[in-house]
Amino acid sequence: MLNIAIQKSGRMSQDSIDLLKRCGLRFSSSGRGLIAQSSGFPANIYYLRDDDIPDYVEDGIADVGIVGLNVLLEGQNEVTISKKLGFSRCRLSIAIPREMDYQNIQDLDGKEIATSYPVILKNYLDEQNVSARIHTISGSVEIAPGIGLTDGICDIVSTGSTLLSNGLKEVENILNSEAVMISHNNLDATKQDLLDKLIFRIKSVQKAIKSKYILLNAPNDKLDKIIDLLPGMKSPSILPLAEDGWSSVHSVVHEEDFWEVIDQLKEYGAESLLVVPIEKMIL
Ligand SMILES: Nc1ncnc2c1ncn2[C@@H]1O[C@H](COP(=O)(O)OP(=O)(O)OP(=O)(O)O)[C@@H](O)[C@H]1O
Ligand SMILES: O=P(O)(O)OC[C@H]1O[C@H](OP(=O)(O)OP(=O)(O)O)[C@H](O)[C@@H]1O
Ligand SMILES: [Mg+2]
Repeated sequence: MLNIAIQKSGRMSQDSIDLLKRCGLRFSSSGRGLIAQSSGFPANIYYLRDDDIPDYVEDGIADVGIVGLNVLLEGQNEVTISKKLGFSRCRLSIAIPREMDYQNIQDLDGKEIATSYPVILKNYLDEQNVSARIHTISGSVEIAPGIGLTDGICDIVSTGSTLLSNGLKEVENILNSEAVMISHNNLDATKQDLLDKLIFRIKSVQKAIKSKYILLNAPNDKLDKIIDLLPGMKSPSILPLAEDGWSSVHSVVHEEDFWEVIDQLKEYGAESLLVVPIEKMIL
């Protein structure tokens, strides 16, 4: 059994559950249970506060956990980052009141900064040779300057709307964070094997999310150009249509190139394009 710790409720909770379910784990994700047994993959799911997850994984109580890189680095736990997961993307930034002048980080010298990330902030300030006082608070950090507690803050930013509504501006981005899968440093061979299988499944799911299956009809005299445009996993499948001079082309395109490819295909006379999501990709 692989014991997997995920956030019980909060920003990472649903994406963690969705990822594991797409990897074929079937388990209860509703109700008040703090442990769920999975079928479809030999695992137990532990629902925990996110800050506790690195400790559980370091101690080996959980073998694997899903946590924000920000939480992991703040806790300084000795665990292995097994896989970046690409969700819960955010940044840890220093922000100050909008009206405060700011040229560079030296302007923070002698100032006071509120944060829930004192370890990461201190390392950053030390690296930059800045001596600021760190005031550790556990939440609602953005109100600290407005109520006269500190000069600035260091907290998670995503859309920036919390900063905006508290009259703050972002001046230093000190960490880019995303959800990561962490694992215990000394897993036994059986657990390591299970973790390798799980990571293989995660990679297949991630590739599939980034790709689309595309089907289209193309005039035969444009097939060469279309094949160049749609390399697919190996090469596209080409099937003759009943109508003379036409073929059906099936391939895979990457999400990032998607619209550019579609525009080109239309220029080459492609018709009846169908684009279908891919459930899994095993390469
Ligand atoms: N606005 C945001 N956008 C994207 N990701 C975010 C945002 N805020 C936080 N995160 C990421 O999600 C993680 C969990 O955030 P959340 O606010 O749910 O934590 P929490 O309140 O500490 O939860 P818990 O109750 O488990 O301790 C953060 O550590 C961070 O990695
Ligand atoms: O840039 P934004 O999109 O506004 O997001 C940033 C906010 O999101 C997080 O708080 P959250 O909303 O999770 O509330 P919390 O303070 O209860 O963790 C974080 O602590 C910031 O306050
Ligand atoms: Mg927390």
